[in-house]
Amino acid sequence: MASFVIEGGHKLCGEIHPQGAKNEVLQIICATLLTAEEVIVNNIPDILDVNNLIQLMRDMGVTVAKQGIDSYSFKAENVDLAYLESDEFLKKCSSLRGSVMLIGPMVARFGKAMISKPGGDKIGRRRLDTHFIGIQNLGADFKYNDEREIFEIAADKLHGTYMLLDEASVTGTANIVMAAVLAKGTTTIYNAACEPYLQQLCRMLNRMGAKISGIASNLLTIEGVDELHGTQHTVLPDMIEVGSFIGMAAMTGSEITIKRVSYENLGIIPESFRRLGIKLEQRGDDIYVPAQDSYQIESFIDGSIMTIADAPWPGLTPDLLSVLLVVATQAKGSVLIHQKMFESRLFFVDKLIDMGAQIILCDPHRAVVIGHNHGFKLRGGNMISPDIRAGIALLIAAMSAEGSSRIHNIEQIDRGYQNIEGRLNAIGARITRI
Ligand SMILES: CC(=O)N[C@H]1[C@@H](OP(=O)(O)OP(=O)(O)OC[C@H]2O[C@@H](n3ccc(=O)[nH]c3=O)[C@H](O)[C@@H]2O)O[C@H](CO)[C@@H](O)[C@@H]1O
Ligand SMILES: C=C(OP(=O)(O)O)C(=O)O
Repeated sequence: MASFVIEGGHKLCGEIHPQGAKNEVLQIICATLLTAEEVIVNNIPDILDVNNLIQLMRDMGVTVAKQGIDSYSFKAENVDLAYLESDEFLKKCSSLRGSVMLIGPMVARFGKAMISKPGGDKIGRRRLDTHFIGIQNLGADFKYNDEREIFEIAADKLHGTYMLLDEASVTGTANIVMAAVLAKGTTTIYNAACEPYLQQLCRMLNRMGAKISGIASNLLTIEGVDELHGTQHTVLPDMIEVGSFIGMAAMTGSEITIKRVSYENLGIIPESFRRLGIKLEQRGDDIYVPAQDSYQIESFIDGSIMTIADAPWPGLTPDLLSVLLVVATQAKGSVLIHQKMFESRLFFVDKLIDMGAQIILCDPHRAVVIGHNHGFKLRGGNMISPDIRAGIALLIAAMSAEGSSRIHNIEQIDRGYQNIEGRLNAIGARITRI
């Protein structure tokens, strides 16, 4: 288990470039299985989750070639269907959340798929009902194999249908869309998730010959086609990383410019930081965050205490609540952070409390933060990163703290942030990997 040692109290200064979006690229790589032709993907982040998925594709027989510093080509001409039944494949899937999105393309193109319970963050129950029911609606048969603890999915041919999802699941919608593009007839998905990750996936599929309309809305219509072709795709900047950098600048009182953020795809994210009083300016496609000694949390118009809560897109992504929470610990004023989607994502606040933050954890979903207004610095601490976003939130806390901190289990951070210490040290941070 690797760790970071962080010397707190150093300001950042300069420019930083966000990596490609983790949650988009996981969908895009799975979608390359839908054609025997070559698909070139640019702006792929060099992070653990993505590298594990690329290796899994290679193991499945997909020809993967590195084309440039962050570009890869994928050619799924000779997929080894026997390997998909091996214990090795199933074990690898179980440690990677994104692997669940192999089901849709596999069953659509090859008529079968296998999956063990996929991994990812330990942030609460993460059910897969939306995926399974959606693909079943298209005509696939799901069997649970008790002995091997895996799901076996089979279909001669998928058939389009109407479905109303019970929740707007991000990976669930992606999975169903990838299955429906090769189904016979028309599929309509209502209450579809519509994050930029999904918009990008649908646009890429259309370039490959799919017929998807309603992109960016929660009502997708997909006319099935017989086959898809190769294409090129460029992944958007990672909006969660952009938000993490805004939070880092605010907490450390730093002036930074976040380059080429694809501002129009950030949705409500910049506004959510502004509600905490953080100043930020859109400059072309960059975000400039000025150095700020103090930032004051807004109240609602009726004078009541600000609540920041997650919601399906275009609401606020749950993946930034941990960062917003940590940033609030040094704001002026109070805020209620309400994590509606996940039930175990706020427990990391006990580490912030140890560092001197004023937080009341009301229940597993809600925490009230009473900001210090930079009048009292957090103390360096010794902590373990429980999940990817708590990990980055703890890193932000440590960077702003007095003294040195140590964060263990940084593999959780590496899942989603590329060479984070190298990039932050280049603009003034003092982080050592040991
Ligand atoms: C690899 C990937 O892309 N991971 C993202 C994806 O995970 P993932 O696709 O696994 O998450 P889902 O969108 O399926 O759901 C996440 C959680 O929110 C709950 N839920 C979801 C929709 C809804 O309308 N109401 C509701 O309560 C679900 O029950 C679940 O507990 O989306 C999550 C929600 O944005 C993000 O945190 C993850 O980073
Ligand atoms: C929860 C996340 O990732 P995953 O779905 O891969 O666990 C995340 O990116 O914040």
